[in-house]
Amino acid sequence: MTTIMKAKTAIAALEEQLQKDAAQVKATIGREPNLTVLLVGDDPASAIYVRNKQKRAEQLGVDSQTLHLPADTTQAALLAKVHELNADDKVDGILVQLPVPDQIDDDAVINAIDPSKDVDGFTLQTTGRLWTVPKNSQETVGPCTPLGIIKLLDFYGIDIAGKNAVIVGRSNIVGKPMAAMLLNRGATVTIAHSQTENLHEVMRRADILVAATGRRHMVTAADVKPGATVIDVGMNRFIDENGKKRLVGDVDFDAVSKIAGAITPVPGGVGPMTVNLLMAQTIRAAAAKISQ
Ligand SMILES: Nc1nc(=O)c2c([nH]1)NC[C@@H]1CN(c3ccc(C(=O)N[C@@H](CCC(=O)O)C(=O)O)cc3)C=[N+]21
Repeated sequence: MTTIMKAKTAIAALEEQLQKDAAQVKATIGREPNLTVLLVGDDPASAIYVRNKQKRAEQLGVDSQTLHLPADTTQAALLAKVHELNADDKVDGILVQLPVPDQIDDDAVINAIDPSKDVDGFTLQTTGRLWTVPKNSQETVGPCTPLGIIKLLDFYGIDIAGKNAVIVGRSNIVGKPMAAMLLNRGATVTIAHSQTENLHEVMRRADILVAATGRRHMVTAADVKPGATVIDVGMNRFIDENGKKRLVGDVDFDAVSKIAGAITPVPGGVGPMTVNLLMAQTIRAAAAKISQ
């Protein structure tokens, strides 16, 4: 039997603790943990993410604000906004929604975020910490998507130590931090990508296969070792032959789910975990203020 690794089940198990932690913050500092999102321009895919974040925040008792700035916002104006939020004691977490319009240097803006408010896990400080944990210990901070994947693996009892993990995709927000987190837990990690020779063969060696390429049907049944765990990070939207809007991942789910030992669905797998981890890191950033 193949395990379908649903976010809903894992999130339900984590929910009570997060609500408790959020309530504890509120009881102590008199306000809910606050996440402030800077959204520049109108990317339709971003709108869905913003909506999901909002919903989740309400369920957990997190105050989530979205500051929507016009598409022609300058780099200087956005940096000024980040600095303002850094200085605002009522803001616990700051997220600059990506992508930002072309006139803005995303790297400069992300790294302007105070590392203690970097709940998205994208700053150089967070990245450095992720890669420099002491031997045999685990990171405490990081980008929300790979952190969410680790939570899913843990919840569904998937062993990581000693396993062959293959990640397809080398982005700074998924592929590379995913590699660090799996390595921190004792996996033997391969980061494959569009230039990898014999990619199909490399994927077939995986006990844990993470697909993060943004290419529909990138992973098919022939790419998967029987019994392997398959994590699908892809989110590809398209209109099917009946004119219906569809969302699918990078994995051919119907075929691969017959072979895999465990597999994440899209939607309902990695995406909601990302949102949940964003809330968890926001609550933690707020809670850190109490203990000081
Ligand atoms: N600074 C920044 N950090 C991000 O983490 C970030 C970002 N910018 N920009 C956009 C992408 C995209 N992203 C999603 C996360 C979850 C879902 C999600 O919850 N998806 C659901 C529902 C999808 C649907 O119904 O359309 C699912 O997969 O089941 C979607 C998209 C985070 N991103």
